[in-house]
Amino acid sequence: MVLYELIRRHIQIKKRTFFALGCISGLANALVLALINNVAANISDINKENHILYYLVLFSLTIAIYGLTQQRLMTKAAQMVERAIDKLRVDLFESIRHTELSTLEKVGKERIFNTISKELQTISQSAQLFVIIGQSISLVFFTSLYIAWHSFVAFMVISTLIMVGASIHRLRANEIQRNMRISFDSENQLIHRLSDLLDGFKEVKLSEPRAEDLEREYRRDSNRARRAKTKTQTLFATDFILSQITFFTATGAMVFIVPMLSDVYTDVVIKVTTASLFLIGPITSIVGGIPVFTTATEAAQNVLALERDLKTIADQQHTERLKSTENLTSFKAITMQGAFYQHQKKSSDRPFSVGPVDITFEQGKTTFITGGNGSGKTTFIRMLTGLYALQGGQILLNGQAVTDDNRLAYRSLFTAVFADFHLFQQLYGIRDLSAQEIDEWLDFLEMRAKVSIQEGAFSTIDLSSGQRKRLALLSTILENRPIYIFDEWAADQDPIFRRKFYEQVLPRLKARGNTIIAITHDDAYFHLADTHLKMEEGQLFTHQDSESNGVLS
Ligand SMILES: Nc1ncnc2c1ncn2[C@@H]1O[C@H](COP(=O)(O)OP(=O)(O)OP(=O)(O)O)[C@@H](O)[C@H]1O
Repeated sequence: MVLYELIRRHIQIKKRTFFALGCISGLANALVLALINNVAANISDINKENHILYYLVLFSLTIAIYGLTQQRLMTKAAQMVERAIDKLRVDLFESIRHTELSTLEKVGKERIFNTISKELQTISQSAQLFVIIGQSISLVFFTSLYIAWHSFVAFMVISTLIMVGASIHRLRANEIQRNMRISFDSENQLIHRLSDLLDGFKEVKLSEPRAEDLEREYRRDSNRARRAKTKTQTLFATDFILSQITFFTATGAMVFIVPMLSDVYTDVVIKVTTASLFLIGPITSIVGGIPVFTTATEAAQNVLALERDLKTIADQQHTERLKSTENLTSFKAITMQGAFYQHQKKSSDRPFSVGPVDITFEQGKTTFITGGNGSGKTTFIRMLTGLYALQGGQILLNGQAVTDDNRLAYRSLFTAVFADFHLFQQLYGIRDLSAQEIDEWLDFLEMRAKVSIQEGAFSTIDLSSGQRKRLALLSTILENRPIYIFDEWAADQDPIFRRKFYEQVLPRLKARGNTIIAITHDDAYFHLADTHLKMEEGQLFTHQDSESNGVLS
């Protein structure tokens, strides 16, 4: 059972406690039936012998035992499932944190959002239901024993009908699963379209045809999800009706068939018929619970699949993390030897590759990289910073190969403002903040009138895009790493601040001993770089060489 496995992997399930509580609760419930049947059948004798009080106390005691055990079971189940989900949620977050960028790109954000938010919630909501189903199964078991004790034939009739009902459900399980998969995929698509609408809200507002197309696609996916869900619910509803019919058939069989098959007395027929009627509650609970249970199982499968897709790399990264605790604060040179990376092929597209690249970056030098759109600059930066694991060649740090043992320390050499940067309001990971240094940099970046830093966070990030980029720059400066990566940082700055960036900010970082690698198209400032590289079709050249097409070495 996937769901059980998922919970068991994260916390220790006290099987014996659950089993014992489930049995006591089911037995107490069945005892209520036995008592009622017995008192009803012998009421005149009991009254005559003045035993009614005794039966009343027994009856109340049985109900109290049932109530207490059931309450304990439900509380325990909720605690257990919530604890497992808590662990699972944090584990998934950790796996994502340690996974490779290429894996994350492959898995897709929508699937991660959908799994962590919706699927975990589905599992959480099913906690109480597991208890009700478990308890109902136990009640069906004890009631069946009660029936068997009175009439074996009646027991056989009930068992056969229950088995027929269960088999019908089993036969349709694949179709239910297939439709659930379609609705999960459609929901991922719906999240994707909704992100398109919210992230691209301005663009959507400006273009009616775009808005219409987006809405059409959203409607189509929503429709697909609706059809798959309706189909699933219809299958469940038919199951429910079939179970009710099976149940009525079973009860009818107690009156019409059992007396024909065996030699039973009227009071036995009444008892087994009452017992059979008593089964309606638990059977309805079991059948009614199947949709939630199946949905939760499917959710557990999706969680496991996501965990599996993220895990292999995460485990590797975890070892890496344990081995590598040092935080490098300086370096002399980084050399790439035959470094090669190829993006995964999408459908019939030709896969794009960068390299082989042979180049050395020395400490304290400023390097500018230029190149056309799609020439591979960003891919190259991701290779250099260790965000993409090389598929060929190697990186040497001060002459020593970067391996799994030191990759994390190697990555900690870099700080970056990427073209698609994310500005964190909270200054995560920046521990030693000097108020004086912050104020000085805020002044220098001409942001002091707009923003301050309070309790390790920017007072606001509701700013213009150029101003947000300055705050992203400030975050990297406060991080104070040896190597600064800028991907077209100055592109959205005004000409005055753009000049300041090249003529004052970069030299100030260089004066601190920082190494700068910047992707830029600002040719007016190319002379400020120590090295000027050019990327063409995934190949890296020095600027002079690019005229004669000489590959770097
Ligand atoms: N995640 C990805 N999956 C598959 N292919 C990719 C991916 N990212 C980039 N590519 C491919 O790699 C090529 C180079 O992309 P890259 O982002 O490195 O170029 P770039 O020089 O930084 O471009 P730009 O100046 O437009 O930002 C693209 O043409 C694209 O086909």
